[in-house]
Amino acid sequence: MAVTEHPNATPAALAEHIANALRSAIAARGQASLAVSGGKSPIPLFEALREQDLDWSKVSVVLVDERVVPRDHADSNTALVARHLLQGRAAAARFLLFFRELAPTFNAEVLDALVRDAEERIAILPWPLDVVVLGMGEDAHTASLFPGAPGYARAIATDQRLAWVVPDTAPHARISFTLSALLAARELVLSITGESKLAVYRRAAQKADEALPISLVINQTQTPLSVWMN
Ligand SMILES: O=C(O)[C@H](O)[C@@H](O)[C@H](O)[C@H](O)COP(=O)(O)O
Repeated sequence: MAVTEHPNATPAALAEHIANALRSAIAARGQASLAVSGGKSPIPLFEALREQDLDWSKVSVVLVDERVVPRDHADSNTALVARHLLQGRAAAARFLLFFRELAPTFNAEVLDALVRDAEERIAILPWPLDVVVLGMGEDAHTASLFPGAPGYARAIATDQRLAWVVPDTAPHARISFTLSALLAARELVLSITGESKLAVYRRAAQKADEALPISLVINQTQTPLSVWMN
């Protein structure tokens, strides 16, 4: 599958691209599903996307991955999306959460149960996802697919939709869409900001390498990927 690159891309240009994909999905199937990543970079995109003129009441929004923290925690992606994306016109969208209440401590069994519960919560999502918006870390992680982390090997091998990963290079255990769920999407969008991430992307684009998770999303023939660089 060819990768389409958009250099010098503005958040507004990417927002228009995503909105067009959502409009097409609604026109074709009466509904649309959008998965978005958290972190810091997507905020300008969220603020551009939320004002796009489309029938947001027919859009289901879900996170690509979520840190296992309460919603009022500073690192909650759920709170980030609620605050920056689901405002204005986009406030009419349906936001499907992976979890609400959390156990005070985590071990593999608790995380397994959290994943099972999250799978049930998102079972009503229009599937496959119409648009998945990915970011990337300097270590080439994407979603919460952190190379070498506990849970990572399973998350890139399973055909389940969600998995847990406990990165040792970033805070919090995470619930994440798996590689197979990401590659099942109708369209993948990767947004990259800055020269250092661009260099990581260029290296990852050379070949699939489990040590560089984003390379598994780039070097594949299953779903179209567009890369928006700014
Ligand atoms: O929960 C998360 O952190 C994201 O889903 C993660 O995959 C993010 O896209 C990258 O870490 C880049 O994050 P920044 O945009 O903050 O650099």
